[in-house]
Amino acid sequence: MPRFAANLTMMFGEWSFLDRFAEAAEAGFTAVEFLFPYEHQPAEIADRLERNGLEQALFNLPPGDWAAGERGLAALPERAAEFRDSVARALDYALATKARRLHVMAGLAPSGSAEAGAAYREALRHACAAAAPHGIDILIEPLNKRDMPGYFLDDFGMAADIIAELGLPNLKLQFDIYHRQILHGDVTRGLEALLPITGHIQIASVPLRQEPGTGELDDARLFATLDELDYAGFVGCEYRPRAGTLEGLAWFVRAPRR
Ligand SMILES: O=C(O)C(=O)[C@H](O)CO
Ligand SMILES: [Mg+2]
Repeated sequence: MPRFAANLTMMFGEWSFLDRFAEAAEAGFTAVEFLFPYEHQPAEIADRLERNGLEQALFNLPPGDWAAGERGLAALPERAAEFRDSVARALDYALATKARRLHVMAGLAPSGSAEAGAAYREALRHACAAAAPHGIDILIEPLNKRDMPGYFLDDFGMAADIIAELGLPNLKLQFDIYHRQILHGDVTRGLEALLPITGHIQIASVPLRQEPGTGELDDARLFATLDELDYAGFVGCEYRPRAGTLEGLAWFVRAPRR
C-alpha cells in the first residue's frame, strides 16, 4: 500500500490550519501536504510537524494573488522577478519543514504561447538550480481545464515533453490521478509510462473530487498497481471530504510508522 499524505488544505477543514497536523497524525497519517503555508511562520509549521511525528511531503510555491484568481507565476514573462522571489520564499519553508518536493504552478496563459513557453522553461531552470543543492525536487502538474480554465500546463504529454527537453535531474511530474482521468483517462497505462519521471502522486474520486473509492475509478486497484510498479513516493489525498474528514476515512489504510 502506498504511503498516504493528508492534504491539509482540503482535509481536516473542521479544524484551524495549525490544529490539522495533530488531527491528521491522530487519524493515522505519517505525512502531510498542503497548497500554501505562507500565512504562518516556517518555524510554526516545523513545530507542528515535529510535535506530531509528521513528514512534510510537498507544498506549492506562492502562486501570485490567489484571491484575485492568479494560479502561479512561472509562465508569465512579466512576473519573472516575482517568480524568483517566490522560489526563495518557498525554499525558506522547505528547509524549515524538511520538505523535499515543491510544486511550481504555471499560471494562466495560453498553452500554445511561445512567450509563455519560454518564460516557463526559464522559470523551471531557475527553480531547479536553486533547489538542487538542497536535494529538493521541483514538480509540475497538469491541471484539468474544467477546474482550472486557462491554466498553461493542461496536458500530461506536454509536461512529459518539457521534462524531457529540459533534462534537469530534479524536475519531476506531479501525477494527480484526478486530473489525469478528466484530461486523458487511461490512468494505469499513464502511470506505467510516466512513473520514471514522477515525483509525487495525488488522488481523489472522479468526478466529485471526494474520498478514494467513491468515484468512477477503481482506486484500490490503482494503489495495488503503484505497489506492483514499486512506487516508493507519497500519494497526496487531495480531496474534499463528502461529509466530514474522519467520517470519510474508511478507505484509508494506515502505513506502518517509519
Ligand atoms: O489542484 C491541484 O490538483 C493541485 O495539486 C494544485 O496544487 C493546486 O491547484
Ligand atoms: Mg493536485
